[in-house]
Amino acid sequence: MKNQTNCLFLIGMPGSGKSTIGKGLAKALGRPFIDLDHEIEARCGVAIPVIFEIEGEPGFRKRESQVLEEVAQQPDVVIATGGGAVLAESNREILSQHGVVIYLKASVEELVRRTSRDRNRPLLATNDPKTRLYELLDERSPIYDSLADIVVETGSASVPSVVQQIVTRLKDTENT
Ligand SMILES: Nc1ncnc2c1ncn2[C@@H]1O[C@H](COP(=O)(O)OP(=O)(O)OP(=O)(O)O)[C@@H](O)[C@H]1O
Ligand SMILES: O=C(O)C1=C[C@@H](O)[C@@H](O)[C@H](O)C1
Ligand SMILES: [Mg+2]
Repeated sequence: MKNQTNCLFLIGMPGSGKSTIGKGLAKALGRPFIDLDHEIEARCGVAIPVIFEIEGEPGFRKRESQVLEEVAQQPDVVIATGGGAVLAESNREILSQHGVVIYLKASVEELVRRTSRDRNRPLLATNDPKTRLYELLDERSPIYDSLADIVVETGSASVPSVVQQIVTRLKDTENT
């Protein structure tokens, strides 16, 4: 059954704006906001790179799935997922069953610019983050596309304007 808990899920590549836009969207709609990455960090008491270092990516993905399953039970919440949360079939089922999925898109050039400022992304900790982002996009874009109820370009628009576009699209979806 769709919309079981009426969540809004933001999906997309690292740097596409899930955390930033998610926060703004929640504020605009007067809904609670949860950032899945922050929730995982809060529960573990360490930053994501440390989880990757100690438990590897499989350990992180396990934690990500557990936390996603739990937070998606909360009604009406806006959830910024992690960039790779869509990789597990069980996570995709949760997204599809518990609300509306919003895919935030930006060019690889823009993603490189936005992610170059901080070091909290272990998958991009390489000498050539641009090539890595192209590889991740190749693998993930069909998944993001297939899950999305709404697709929004975040490349050139400002944060408030992306938030407003999503609010409008959500209203359109409700009225159809
Ligand atoms: N529409 C936008 N225009 C300009 N800058 C933006 C926009 N959206 C996000 N940013 C900036 O890009 C950077 C990355 O955004 P953010 O952390 O929200 O991405 P994310 O999708 O949550 O990434 P991750 O998957 O790694 O958590 C931040 O510095 C943010 O301020
Ligand atoms: O793209 C990814 O796989 C990731 C993105 C981040 O949001 C974090 O969830 C983590 O760094 C993994
Ligand atoms: Mg984020």
